[in-house]
Amino acid sequence: MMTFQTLDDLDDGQRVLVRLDLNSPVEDGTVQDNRRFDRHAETVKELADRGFEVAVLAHQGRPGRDDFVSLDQHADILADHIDRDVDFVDETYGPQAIHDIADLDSGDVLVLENTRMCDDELPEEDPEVKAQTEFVKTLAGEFDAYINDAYSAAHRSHASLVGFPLVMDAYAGRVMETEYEANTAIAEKEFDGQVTMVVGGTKATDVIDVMTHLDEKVDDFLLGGIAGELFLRAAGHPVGYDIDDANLYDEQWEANSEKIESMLEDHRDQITLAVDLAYEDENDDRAEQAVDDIDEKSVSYLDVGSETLMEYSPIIRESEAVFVKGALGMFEDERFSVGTAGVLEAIADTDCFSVVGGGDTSRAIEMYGMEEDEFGHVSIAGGAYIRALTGAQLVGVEVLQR
Ligand SMILES: Nc1ncnc2c1ncn2[C@@H]1O[C@H](COP(=O)(O)OP(=O)(O)OP(=O)(O)O)[C@@H](O)[C@H]1O
Ligand SMILES: O=C(O)[C@H](O)COP(=O)(O)O
Repeated sequence: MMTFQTLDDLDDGQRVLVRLDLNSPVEDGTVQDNRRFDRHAETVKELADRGFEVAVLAHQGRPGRDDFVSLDQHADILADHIDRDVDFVDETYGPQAIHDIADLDSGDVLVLENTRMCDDELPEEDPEVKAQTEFVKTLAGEFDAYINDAYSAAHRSHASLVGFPLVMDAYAGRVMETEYEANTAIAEKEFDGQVTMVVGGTKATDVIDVMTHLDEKVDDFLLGGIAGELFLRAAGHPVGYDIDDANLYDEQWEANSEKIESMLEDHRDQITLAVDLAYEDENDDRAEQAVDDIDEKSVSYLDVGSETLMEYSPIIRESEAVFVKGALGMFEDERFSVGTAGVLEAIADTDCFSVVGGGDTSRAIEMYGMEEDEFGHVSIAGGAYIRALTGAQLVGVEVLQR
């Protein structure tokens, strides 16, 4: 049930601050176009066409990771999607940003710098605290209304997501509306048959947390990606730690090892782990190694192996519902797409109810020649969508509903 105000409730021609989720994969410093731009373009285009003066807030990556970059490229990609010029300012709420906001005319679109470059944005604090930050107070004074379209980030209690609705008129954008409706409906759905969840990606902390809440709803968890390797580590294999400076494993192991160990202890029969892993050999080719043959981790594992896919595919074919959160490997490189593309193809070939979530993961659909309509719902949300499946309220939605 929709309980927030939408763009239908907003009078045309005002100056609005719009929070999008343009968080995207970044390869060698280059931001990759993806479904998030396409979906958010609908909201931005509608606002520009209706004569609003539009400033965009968004984040990219996490401090300390390679994907933590400026939003200048995002502005150009957004411009292509909405067929209009989009300006960019390399400040979020500094004097230059305020100057450029004041200069906006009807139909103009301005992207402000990565919100996570501001101290006030992170870490997670109560909305009431975020509402009192300099970031929120400064920008709130410049706009007539705030629009949150970033459903996929609505599980984060960050200033740009939860602060503004407490101090100004707030509305849901078109993506917020549609994702909220679809994901709430899925959370309320009952299934008679087997429910399977494919769990991978790089955000192990998010997915492990949600697995512990879904253990009654999901019959089989098929593991890959970083979470999969951490589970293998907990099962006694010498993998699941960092061997380079990418910082994907050790921190997340620290934060989750107890949860993983108790998941394995209490729900071993619901969890299927990879039996082989793939890596790049000295000739830059894909090579595979049985998990039981690994004595020491000396390479980065970038995909599950073909034997693993052969174990996962029949489980998917027998399922009544399959949920995907996170890729089983670094599918952006075709050599390491076997697990992710294979699992998605198995889902597309089966007439089960399916949801593919994750801003990065859903990109694999078109990259490997599948169509969106072969799946029940393709969500651009990752963490927010799996939390919604547990029936949890999303703080960013909750403040819009207040
Ligand atoms: N073994 C691996 N090593 C490195 N990267 C991996 C590995 N397995 C999966 N990935 C990466 O995981 C990413 C997808 O998962 P991630 O957790 O980042 O996001 P998501 O679930 O798609 O979405 P969201 O960011 O919306 O939560 C892909 O870009 C893929 O390259
Ligand atoms: O990609 C996402 O899921 C959202 O943009 C949130 O990003 P985060 O997991 O880095 O907070």
